[in-house]
Parts: sequence; C-alpha cells; structure tokens
Amino acid sequence: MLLLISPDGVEEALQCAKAAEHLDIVDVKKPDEGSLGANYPWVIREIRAAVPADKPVSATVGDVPFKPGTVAQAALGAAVSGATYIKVGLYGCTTPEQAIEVMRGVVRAVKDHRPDAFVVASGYADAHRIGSVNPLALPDVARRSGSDAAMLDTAIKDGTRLFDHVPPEVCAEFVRLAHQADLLAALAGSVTRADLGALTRIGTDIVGVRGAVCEGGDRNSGRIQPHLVAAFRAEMDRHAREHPAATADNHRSKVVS
Ligand SMILES: O=C[C@H](O)COP(=O)(O)O
Repeated sequence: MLLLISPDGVEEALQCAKAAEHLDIVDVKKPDEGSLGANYPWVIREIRAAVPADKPVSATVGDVPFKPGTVAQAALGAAVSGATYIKVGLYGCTTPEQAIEVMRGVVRAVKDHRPDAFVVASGYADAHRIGSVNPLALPDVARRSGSDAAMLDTAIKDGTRLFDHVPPEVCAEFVRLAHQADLLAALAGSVTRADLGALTRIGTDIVGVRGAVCEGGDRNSGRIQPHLVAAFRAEMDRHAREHPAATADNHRSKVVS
C-alpha cells in the first residue's frame, strides 16, 4: 500500500520532505477550500521543487462542480504546474454520467499534455450528505473515463471517518471493483493508524492521510510532523508483513514521478 500525505503548502511539504523515506506521494491541496480544495499553481511548482524528485507530486483540482470544461482546464493547470497525479473531487456530480463527462475532459486535457500522468477520480464516502454520486459507482466512472484510479475521501471533515460512512466490507467491494477494472483503489477520510489493518486486508493500493500525521490529530490547527509520518508508515509496514498476500505490489508500477 502506498502512503499519500497532503500538506497544505510549501512549509508542510518541507516537513514531508524530511520524512520522504516514509511516504510515497506528496499531495498538494488547500484544506481551507474544501476536502479536495485546489491550491495555487505556484504552490504546486514550489512543492515539486521542494520534495525529492523520485516522489510523485499529486494535486487536487478541487471539490468540483458539474462544469466539465472548467474542470478540464483546471486539471491541465495542475499538470502544467508539475503534478503527475491529478485528483478530482466529483462533488457537484449527482449521477455517474455527469461524473464520467467531467473525468473524460480531465483525462484528455491532462494526458494530451503528459501521457503518463495519473488521473484519480475521487468520490466521497459521505456522498449521501452532499447529494453526490454513489461511492460504489466510482470504479466504473474511473474505468469509463480512462482514469487510472478510483478514490474515496470524506467531503465533510467533522470528525467522522471513512468507515463511519462506508464500512470495511463495502470498501472491500470498492477495491474489488477497482481492481476488476484494472484501476488502483485509493481510500482516505480521517483514516487513523487503527484503520490500517482493515485497509491492508482489503487490498487498498493507496491510503491518503492528513489529520493522522498532524500534531494532535488535527488537520486544521495541527501541522504535519515527520515523526508521525514515520510512525504511520511503521504501522503500515507491520500490517503488510502480517498480510503479505493482500499487499502484493502488482499495481505499484503504475505510479509515476
Ligand atoms: O487525500 C487525503 C486527505 O487529505 C485526507 O485528509 P484527512 O486524513 O485529514 O481526512
């Protein structure tokens, strides 16, 4: 399982760089603009320059509305700025068809610029609270749009967690559907170290975290701490050793830096 960490700017990205050996992907976002809030292009560029070259930089394009042209242009902006993972939060899409239309535009915009870029279609575990597309529809949305991964995060960061909204057995089905479509499965949403056993057992490819590696577990007022990143990775490694069959890294080669 790969570890994706979401700093909110250059200062926190430098903390990630100190813990680079323990993480796999640095994910640029702007949490005060939403769960998958988009940061400025120059912040993506500065973070790309600040983290080791062998670590892929991901950027979120936002909790996007159903405006396919607008979103495609924003996604290209993230790619031009140096992100090789482009994550789109399909917040304003109420049907799979709308989500596919948005993601097709993103895939074309991004891959015309950089064919090996990695496009992530993200839905929300708490979709029922925001009227967004059903979490289990995401793997098919990703497949039919030509995306590389399907992801779930939580839209409302109020202390509720991924498994509060989508229990482990349903997350397992999400992962199964993603793998069946030859996609990576990424899961996030106030994930803690206590969730890592279940996430490992179900074969999650990427786990995304912020709060769990911030001081006090607080994604807003806490800052990312290298020692918490190291501890999180140590727990991931422990579970990987206990469940080697679930962690065969057959999807890892898809990751680009
Ligand atoms: O992509 C990952 C998110 O930033 C997760 O943040 P969180 O762990 O604070 O919910």
